[in-house]
Amino acid sequence: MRDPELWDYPDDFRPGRFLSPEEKADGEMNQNETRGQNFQYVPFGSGRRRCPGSNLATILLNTSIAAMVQCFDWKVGDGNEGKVNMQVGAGMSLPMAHPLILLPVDHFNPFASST
Ligand code: HEM
Repeated sequence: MRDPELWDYPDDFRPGRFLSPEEKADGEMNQNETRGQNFQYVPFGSGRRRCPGSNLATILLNTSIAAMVQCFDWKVGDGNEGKVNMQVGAGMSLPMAHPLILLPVDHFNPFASST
């Protein structure tokens, strides 16, 4: 996943790398291509058994994350000392070595703690 041969700036958090579905000008496949033509990134599989819910999933993910960001502030839970530890654990799916615990704080609750 973080192979510098396959990814530009592999260790940087650059969500913008997934924005454009266009092919790059030099003909290289864009890293956002999810139809299984780009073997460095196949989140929905490929071919006949490819995930039939990929379009729905993409729409739902955007909407869900937008709602979570719009409606809540997020506090990093106890045990993480207020910081997100991005250390990667063992396994193929890049699990977090220290599971992230987030506590939602409702923007609209006048009684919610502001700390
Ligand atoms: C972020 C969300 C999702 C991810 C990452 C994901 C990923 C995958 C992957 C990797 C496969 C296996 C593809 C293969 O074998 O080549 C798969 C299969 C499948 N997915 Fe998804 N999926 C997601 C959401 C959904 C949703 C929302 C639905 C339905 C509403 C769905 C329905 C299915 C079905 C029915 C299969 C089996 C297809 C088959 O075996 O022919 N998935 N998905």
